[in-house]
Amino acid sequence: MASHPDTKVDCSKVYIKASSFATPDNQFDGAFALVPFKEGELIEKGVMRRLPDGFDGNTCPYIFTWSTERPNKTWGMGSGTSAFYNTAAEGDANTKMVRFFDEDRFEIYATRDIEKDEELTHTYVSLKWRTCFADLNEIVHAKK
Ligand SMILES: C[S@@+](CC[C@H](N)C(=O)[O-])C[C@H]1O[C@@H](n2cnc3c(N)ncnc32)[C@H](O)[C@@H]1O
Repeated sequence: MASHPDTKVDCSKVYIKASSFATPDNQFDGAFALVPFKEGELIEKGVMRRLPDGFDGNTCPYIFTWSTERPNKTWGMGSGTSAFYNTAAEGDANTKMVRFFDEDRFEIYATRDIEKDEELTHTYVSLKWRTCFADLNEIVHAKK
């Protein structure tokens, strides 16, 4: 799909459907590769919108940690399909998000070759400490 050369948001190579991690009792969506990707290739780029001061992202799994400060106080809402990527333990994820905090934008890259229709995952930087990910952190690491 064509995209404008000036666009700040391009998620045209990703689609959303029921996740491969979903179970009959726990249905949810995930992001999938519309085309094959080579290791190191850009999958998606987009912009981040900072949430108001005082917003507690510990209670919301759909937004992003948007600083290197710990405990983190800055949270962001990502464009495109970024909020739909499910997670995997470090070393298992097939993508990584590169954060440009000073420009409020991000890029997501393939960390290995990815087949068309493979589910896309990245290791959430907050997986080990964010309150709303406590159960998910155990699930992800129990699979290791
Ligand atoms: C950023 S959202 C990802 C998109 C979400 N699955 C949806 O349908 O909107 C994070 C949430 O997805 C689910 N999730 C992410 N990775 C998962 C995994 N590996 N196994 C099970 N659930 C996962 C958890 O409910 C988590 O709180």
